[in-house]
Amino acid sequence: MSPVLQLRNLRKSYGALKVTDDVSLDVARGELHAIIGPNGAGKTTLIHQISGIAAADDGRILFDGEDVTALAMHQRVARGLARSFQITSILPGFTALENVAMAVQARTGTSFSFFGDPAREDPLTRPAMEALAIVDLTARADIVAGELSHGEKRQLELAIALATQPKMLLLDEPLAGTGREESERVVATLESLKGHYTILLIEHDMEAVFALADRVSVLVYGRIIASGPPDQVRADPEVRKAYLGEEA
Ligand SMILES: Nc1ncnc2c1ncn2[C@@H]1O[C@H](COP(=O)(O)OP(=O)(O)OP(=O)(O)O)[C@@H](O)[C@H]1O
Repeated sequence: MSPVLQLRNLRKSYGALKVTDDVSLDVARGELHAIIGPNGAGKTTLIHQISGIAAADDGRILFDGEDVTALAMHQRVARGLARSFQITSILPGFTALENVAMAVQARTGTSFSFFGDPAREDPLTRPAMEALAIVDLTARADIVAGELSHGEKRQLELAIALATQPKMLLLDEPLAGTGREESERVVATLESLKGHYTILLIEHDMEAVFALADRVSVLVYGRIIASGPPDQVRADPEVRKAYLGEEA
């Protein structure tokens, strides 16, 4: 089976700084692939290039067999490439359900009135409730998003991404800023998504990464220095030296 995502020789520089430097990577269908690396290694920039926020200087991005390198972000989302943002993108004045329903609306083009007949809005609210159920937020559907805890907001961002019915999820530090209990909840949600979705995960929480990932790639100064199953990557002498701060 062909990989869902294929990166070929991606490069991006800001002035003299090479932020992604000849990055090539395949993400298999159904795989949870984590990218780790020290601060400033280029992980977020790589996600920006894949999602279409930042143009690559060179190289190609193939998604589901199609070259999407020249496509805008919304065109990539329409093809099933969803991302959740490191900086929260939810609308705090709307309820959790409304936030997700708007994502469903964006996908389906269905009209949506917050004051309309609820029965008429079933095409929006039903899939939105399903997405909220996946992230364990059913009981919080009617809470205004601004009043959710930080961890619940991260869960809601996931639900918004799921509502676009993605073929692949790009997750940029979903555990950032969460407390221990909240992070356990997000990890449990990611665990439940595993196998159902192809996921590219950037995460600093090594315990979570090594518990969740099918494969891990290590980015250092914009280059992938190792890629493979968690145990293999953890034991790699170059990774230990360059990233985990140990002598080989
Ligand atoms: N728009 C930009 N203009 C100039 N330099 C940038 C820009 N975006 C990122 N950089 C630089 O590129 C490098 C990589 O940044 P990036 O945010 O991709 O790293 P990261 O691995 O995601 O880091 P972190 O783990 O801290 O989030 C950093 O040195 C950063 O300062």
